Amino acid sequence: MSQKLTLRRPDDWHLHLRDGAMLQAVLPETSRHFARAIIMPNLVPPVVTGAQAAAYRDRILAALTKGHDFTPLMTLYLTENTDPSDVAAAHASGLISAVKLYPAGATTNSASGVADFDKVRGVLEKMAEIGLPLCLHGEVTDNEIDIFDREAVFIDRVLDPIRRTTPGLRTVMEHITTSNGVDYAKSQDNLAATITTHHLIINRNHILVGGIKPHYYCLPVAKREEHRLALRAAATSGDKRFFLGTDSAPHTDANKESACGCAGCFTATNTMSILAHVFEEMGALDRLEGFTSLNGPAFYGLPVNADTITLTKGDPVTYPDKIDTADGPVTVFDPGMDLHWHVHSNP
Ligand SMILES: NC(=O)N[C@@H](CC(=O)O)C(=O)O
Ligand SMILES: [Zn+2]
Ligand SMILES: [Zn+2]
Repeated sequence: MSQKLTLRRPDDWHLHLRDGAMLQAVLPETSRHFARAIIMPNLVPPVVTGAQAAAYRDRILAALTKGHDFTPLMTLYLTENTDPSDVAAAHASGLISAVKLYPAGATTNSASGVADFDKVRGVLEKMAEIGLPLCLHGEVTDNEIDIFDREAVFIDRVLDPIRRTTPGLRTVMEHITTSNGVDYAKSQDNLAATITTHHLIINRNHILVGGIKPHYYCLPVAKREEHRLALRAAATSGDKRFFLGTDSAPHTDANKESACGCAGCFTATNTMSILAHVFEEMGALDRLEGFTSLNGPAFYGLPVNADTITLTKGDPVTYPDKIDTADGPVTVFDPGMDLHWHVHSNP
């Protein structure tokens, strides 16, 4: 077994950078290893217009550590009032790479999301016409649907109808957590699915057995072990429809360790070491580059990165338990095992 692996520099196709002090603190954790990332627009208030996306991109670039080479790929937050021509202009100018659909109330900062899907049909049709991908948080929000079933029900009740009424719309099922998500992604054209780092590691027992673990709580919530195994099989299969979207989602410890804790796992710091560990366990180290560095650019129609990173296997990797921010500490995802793959950026 080779102890050294060189990959094209990876990209992250689903990332939360936040804003202000939090942005400043978490950005280097991503830009150290990743060349590009699809930046989630769920700020408060959300990034809804092209002008807001341009201003947010400039704040990200201003916060970038000197010497880090990182390109934020911006998105717009779809609301029932989104103007199709603003979306088309933001796409034509190269400003945005995707539009993000949150069902209203599904997750962190999603209050302005979509409740009536008929109201966004015009935007979706415009996106299909110009080839702009739609990224989806795929969970229904109906009270009567069990939280562990919300992804599967979303596929039947929302995603499949959208795809039938808007043929040709390029769609990304983000952070899939179920075998239902894997199966649906495999059944369709013009459809891809991102998989997070943490959903390859944890199932729902990790959140709940032996005391509640707020740092393992995210949305969509981790499911049964059989679903985790389906995600691991999909991620390591070499199938080009599956690629990395870490969904690294920082919240302060005060906001996580609370009577009403926020959803989100912060994985930017140790993602590449964790993924190498998983792919090695699955006998698929030769497919890691596809998942982290090749399949995403292919779907988004972008070139792969010219530069590379090298992973070497050795003594346990050391990384901080927490990242300090001016808003308070943010706990780094604990994969529950030593990691042995060290990441080196090649100049
Ligand atoms: N994944 C999460 O649990 N949280 C994300 C929102 C999201 O991606 O749904 C966040 O913004 O904190
Ligand atoms: Zn989401
Ligand atoms: Zn997210």
